[in-house]
Amino acid sequence: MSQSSASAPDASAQVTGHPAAHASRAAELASLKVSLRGALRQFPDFPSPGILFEDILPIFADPTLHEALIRSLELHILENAGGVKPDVIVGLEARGFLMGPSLALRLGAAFVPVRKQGKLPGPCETQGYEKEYGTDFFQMQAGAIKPGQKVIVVDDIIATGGSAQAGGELIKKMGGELLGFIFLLELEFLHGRDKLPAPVYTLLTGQA
Ligand SMILES: O=P(O)(O)OC[C@H]1O[C@H](OP(=O)(O)OP(=O)(O)O)[C@H](O)[C@@H]1O
Ligand SMILES: Nc1ncnc2[nH]cnc12
Repeated sequence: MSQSSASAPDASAQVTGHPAAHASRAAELASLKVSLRGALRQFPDFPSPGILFEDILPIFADPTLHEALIRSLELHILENAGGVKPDVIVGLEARGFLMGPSLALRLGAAFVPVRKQGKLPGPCETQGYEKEYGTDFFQMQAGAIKPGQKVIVVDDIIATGGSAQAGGELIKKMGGELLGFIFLLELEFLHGRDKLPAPVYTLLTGQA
């Protein structure tokens, strides 16, 4: 196999974490983040007074940005997993469903949804939580995660961290091993990551 270069790392370099591949992926990721940042829209006082709502939907209206988002999440996992591949990507309803299935396919992992209470058939585990603008209950179907499976949770935004914390609790109840949490956007001033029991990665940070 040929030597890799910074501009075009070969497949073995991607797997082994060759320094040239690392530099190439870091440069690619930095450029993708700039495009994604420019696509976000803000709506004051939605869904309630005092909340500055970060709208991610323009990303999905543009195939180039959509690809940039999924590729950015994949790059982060390739770069930071240390050779450990997730068995399962868990997405949180609803906006985690926009990203989770595509990411799972890229990684050759299963996708499992966490849904709001009352949406899933059959026996479920349930966890209550508080988020930036309300309270809710999350559910996951019993047996959706097998004991010992390695899991990454994905969602669009971490605000107070209540939603992601509840998703993590459901995974722990089923005996899954939480590798980490990954988000498009973090509202840092709410310190949500402090609630989470595994490494947290966010592509972008917001000042809302
Ligand atoms: O960190 P937190 O304070 O918990 O807030 C973050 C959560 O809030 C939003 O979901 P929301 O419950 O509004 O549901 P939606 O995706 O169905 O719109 C967002 O998609 C996250 O899941
Ligand atoms: N400010 C915000 N914008 C969009 N989604 C959110 N979820 C929780 N807080 C949010």
